Amino acid sequence: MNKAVHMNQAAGLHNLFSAAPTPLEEVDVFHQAASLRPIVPRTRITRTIAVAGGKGGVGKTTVAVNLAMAMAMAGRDVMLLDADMGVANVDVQLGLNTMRHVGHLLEGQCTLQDLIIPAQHGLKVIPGGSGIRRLAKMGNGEHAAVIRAFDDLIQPPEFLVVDTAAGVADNVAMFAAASDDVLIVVCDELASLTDAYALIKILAHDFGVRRFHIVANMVRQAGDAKKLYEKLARVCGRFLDVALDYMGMLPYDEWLRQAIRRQGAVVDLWPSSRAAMGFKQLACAVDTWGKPAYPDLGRIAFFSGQSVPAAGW
Ligand SMILES: Nc1ncnc2c1ncn2[C@@H]1O[C@H](COP(=O)(O)OP(=O)(O)OP(=O)(O)O)[C@@H](O)[C@H]1O
Repeated sequence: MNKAVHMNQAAGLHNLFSAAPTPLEEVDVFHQAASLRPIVPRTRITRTIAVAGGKGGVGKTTVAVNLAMAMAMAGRDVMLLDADMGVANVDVQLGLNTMRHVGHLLEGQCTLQDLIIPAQHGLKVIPGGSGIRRLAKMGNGEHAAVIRAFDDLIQPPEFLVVDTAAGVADNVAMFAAASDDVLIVVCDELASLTDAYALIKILAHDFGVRRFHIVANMVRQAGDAKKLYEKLARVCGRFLDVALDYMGMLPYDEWLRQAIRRQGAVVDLWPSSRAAMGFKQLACAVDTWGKPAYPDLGRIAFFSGQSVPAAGW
């Protein structure tokens, strides 16, 4: 899809977060216009929140699951899409039985509606499928087809939370760019910051995303979270034209690991735990995000020209 060459790869990125960052030489050769398509058409009320982070293991799935569940517990109509296709684990984290996955959707064997699994507190889950090689190898056309399938939902939810894959591959960018809000999860590791920066840069330069919500996960001391955010904000402020919105921290909490072992969300199983309180605060904060950054969005052009894959993809 995009042929950009990103300077912010590999070792160069690490310098950005060291004491004396060197200016980036911008060598992007393909600057894609911000003509993106929302996952759910603007005429409907759904607000889409992509949970991303760049680096694997920072807690994207954990945040997506617990944020979605906390919102559902607060009475909101929420759907959770596991977009980490092929290695998806939202269904495992929530102990759900999945018979079908997006592969069946792409093969025309079912509709998106048929994939919806009811979870606790009215949360609806669309599983991404796991251990299926061809799902992990889905191309842009297939990802676009999944996004397009949301057009046909009989009853679009109030909120759609999207758990994206790790890395900065096109599929992550597509789901994030097609969302109203992007929530970036970081943790106290250099690679987490560099990968988050790389993802923000790609989304800003190539897809025109300008606003990012940042949450620090697995924080052991309260002050660490703000420092983490400030490091990221400093580098972004220096090199990118983006607005970062600090959402606070989610503590490292053994109850959360215990909840995953019990195949449940910590907000549901141990609602008074520190982690659960953090997720509930985050869920409340969503209401303060204001209007989507692109309220009059007509981003249809983004996926045009990409054929919807037929059976046998
Ligand atoms: N706040 C937390 N406290 C304690 N453990 C946590 C916390 N957040 C996440 N974890 C643990 O970290 C591990 C990785 O979390 P998770 O699978 O959500 O990360 P991810 O970013 O989605 O990873 P991947 O990209 O590989 O799918 C899990 O074992 C999870 O239980």
